[in-house]
Amino acid sequence: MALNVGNFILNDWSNILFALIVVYIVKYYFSWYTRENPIPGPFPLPLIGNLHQLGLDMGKGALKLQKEYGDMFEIFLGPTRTIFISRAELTEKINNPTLKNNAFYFRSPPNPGLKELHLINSGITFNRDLTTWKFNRRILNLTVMSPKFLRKSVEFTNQLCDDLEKYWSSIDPNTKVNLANWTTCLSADIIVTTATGTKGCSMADYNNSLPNSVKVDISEKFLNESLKFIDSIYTLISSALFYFSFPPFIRKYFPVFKPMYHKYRDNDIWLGAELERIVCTRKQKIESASLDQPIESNALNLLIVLNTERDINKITSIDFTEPLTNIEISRNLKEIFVGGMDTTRNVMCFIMYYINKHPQVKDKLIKEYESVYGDLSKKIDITYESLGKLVYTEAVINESMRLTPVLPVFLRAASFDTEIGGYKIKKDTTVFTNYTGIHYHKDHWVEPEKFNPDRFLKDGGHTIVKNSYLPFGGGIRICPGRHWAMGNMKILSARMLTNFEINLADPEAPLKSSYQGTQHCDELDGNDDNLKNDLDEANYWYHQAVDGNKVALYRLGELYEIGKGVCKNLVRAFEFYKESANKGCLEAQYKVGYYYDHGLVVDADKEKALDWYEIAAERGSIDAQHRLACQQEVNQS
Ligand code: HEM
Repeated sequence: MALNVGNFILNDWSNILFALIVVYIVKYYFSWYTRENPIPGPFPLPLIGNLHQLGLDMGKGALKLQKEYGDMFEIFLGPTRTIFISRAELTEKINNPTLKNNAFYFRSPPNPGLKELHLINSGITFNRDLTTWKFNRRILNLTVMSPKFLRKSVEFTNQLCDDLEKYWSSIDPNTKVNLANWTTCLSADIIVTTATGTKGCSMADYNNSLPNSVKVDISEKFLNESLKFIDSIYTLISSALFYFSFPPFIRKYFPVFKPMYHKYRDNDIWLGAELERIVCTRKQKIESASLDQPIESNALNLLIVLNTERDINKITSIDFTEPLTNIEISRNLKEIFVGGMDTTRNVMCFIMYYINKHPQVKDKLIKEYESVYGDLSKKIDITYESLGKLVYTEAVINESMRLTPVLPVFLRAASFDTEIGGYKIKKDTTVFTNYTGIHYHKDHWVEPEKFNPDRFLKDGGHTIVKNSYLPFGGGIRICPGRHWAMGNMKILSARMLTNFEINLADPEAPLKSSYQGTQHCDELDGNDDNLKNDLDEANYWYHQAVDGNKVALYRLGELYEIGKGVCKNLVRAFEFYKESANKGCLEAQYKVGYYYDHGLVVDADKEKALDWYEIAAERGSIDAQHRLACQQEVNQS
C-alpha cells in the first residue's frame, strides 16, 4: 500500500507540481505574515504580488492605494517589497541635499536587466556606483546647468520656434492641428539640436507628411538618419522599463518577450555605436580647428572641450583633471537624451492643454508678454536674461506640472538600513515617491484639484510646504536638466501665445494621458480653422490699409482689440482707430472717444473723449450720442 502511494506520487508529475506550488504558497504567506515591521498595504498574491492592484498606470494605481492605505503603504512587485510615500514630510530623507549620511543615493536596487543595459555601474540615472555617479553628475551639471549652455539653448529654441511658426502659417485651414504631435517633434528637435548642435528634423518630417503643407526641402539621407536616431532614443527609454521589469529568463526565452528582447538589445548596440561615432567625428572637427576659433556651446562640444586646453575653467580637483574619453562623453550624451526627450515633450503638451483650457490665464500671460517684450505685433525678442522676468509664466508652468507631473511616481532605493515614518527600511528596498499624491495632498494644498497658478506667486497668499512640490524630484539626485527644461517651456509658451490663437478642438474634453514610464500625453487637438482664416483676414486688411483705406484701418483696430489673427494689443488697436478716425471713419471716431473715456490709452483724457464723441454724434453715431447723454446726466447729478 505504501509503495503504491509512493509510486502514485512520484509518477504523477502533476501531483508533484501541485505539492511544490502548495509549499511555495505556504512559504510565501508565512514570510509575508511574519515579515518584520509591516507597513499597511493590500494583500498580495503569490508570484505577482500586488501588480494587479497597482495596474499598468502606476500613477493612478498609487493614488488609489494611497486613498485605501494612507500616505505610506507597501506593496509587492512580484516578490519584491516596495514602499510608496505620499506626504511631504516622509520624503525628507529622499530629498537630503548632501551626500553625508544620505540613505537614498541609489536609484534602484541591483537589477540584472539594468546591468545588461550598462546602466547600473555607469552613466547617471540608474548608476549605483557612487564614484562614477558623482563624476558623471558633476560633468552633466557643468554642462547643462552652465550659463553659457543655457544662453545658447535659448537661441536654439527660438530658432526652432521660428521654424514651427513657418510650418504653421502654411497649414491647410481645414485640418486640425495635432498639438501632441507638434510638441513631440518640437521637443525632440530642441533636445537633439541643443545637445549636439546639429539641427533635428522631426518637425520638418512631420510637416512634410501633412496633406497640403508647404513641403520643406531636406535631404532624404539626413532625414532618415536623424529620425532613426530619435526613434532609437525612444526605444531605449521603453527598453529600460522592459529590462527593469522582466527577469533574464523571461526576457530571453518566453515567446512573447523574445522578439522584444532582440529588438531592444540590437537597439542598445546600435545606439551605443552611433553615439560614439557622433562623438568621434565632432572631436576630430574640434581638434582640427585653431584654438582661437570659437566653439559653439552645445552640450556635445562642452563635454568634448572639458579639461582640454580650450577649457578656460579647467577643473582642478585631484580626481578630475583629464579630458573625458569618448565612452564617457557618449554615456553623458545618452543621459541627456533619455532624461530630456520624453519628459520635455509631454510637459509641453500638458502646459498647452492647461493654458488653452483657462482663457483668463491666457489673457494674463499675454499681458505679461506685453509688459516684458513690448509691442506684440512685432516679433518678440526672447533673451536668456528676459526669462527671469516671466514670473507669471513660471507660475503657470509650475501649476501645470503640479497637476500632471510627468513622472507621477519615481523611485530611489535605500543605500543602507534606515527608517521612514517610524518604519524600518532595509538596504536596497525600493521607495517610490508618489509625486501626484503629494501634489494633490489636502494637507499641503488648498483646493488641490483646481488649476490656480497664483498659488506659485509670491503674493498669491499660499505658503508652499517644504517637499510638497517636486516635479523635478529633490536632494542630490534632483533633475540636472530643470533649468534648461524651464527655459524651453517659457520660450514655447511665449512664442505660441504671442503668435497664434490656438483653441482646443474640444474644450470640454478631459486631458487624455497614460502612464508609459512617464506620463504620456495621448491626444491634444487644437483648432487652426480660425487661426488660418483669422490670419488671412488680418493679412487682407493689412494689404488694404497700405494706401490709407480708412475702413481697413478701422478693421485692423478691431482685430488688435480682440486679438484675432494678430495678438491682442490695445495700444496698436488705438493707433489704427485713430488713424482711421482722422481719415473720417465714423465708427473709428466713436472708438477713439471710447478709448480716451475708459482709460485704455496712456494719456486718457475725458475732454478729448467728449470732443471725439461730439464729432461722431454729430455725424449720426447712436453710440456716441448715448455716451454724451450719459455724460450730461452725470454732470447734472
Ligand atoms: C520638464 C522636463 C523634466 C522633468 C519634469 C524632469 C523630471 C525629473 C525627475 C522627477 C527626476 C528624478 C529626480 C529625483 O530622483 O529626485 C529627474 C532626473 C533626471 N533628469 Fe530630469 N526632468 C526633465 C527634463 C530633463 C532634461 C531636459 C534632462 C537633460 C539633461 C534631464 C535629465 C535628468 C537626469 C540625467 C536625471 C537623473 C539624475 C540622477 O539620478 O542623478 N531631465 N528628472
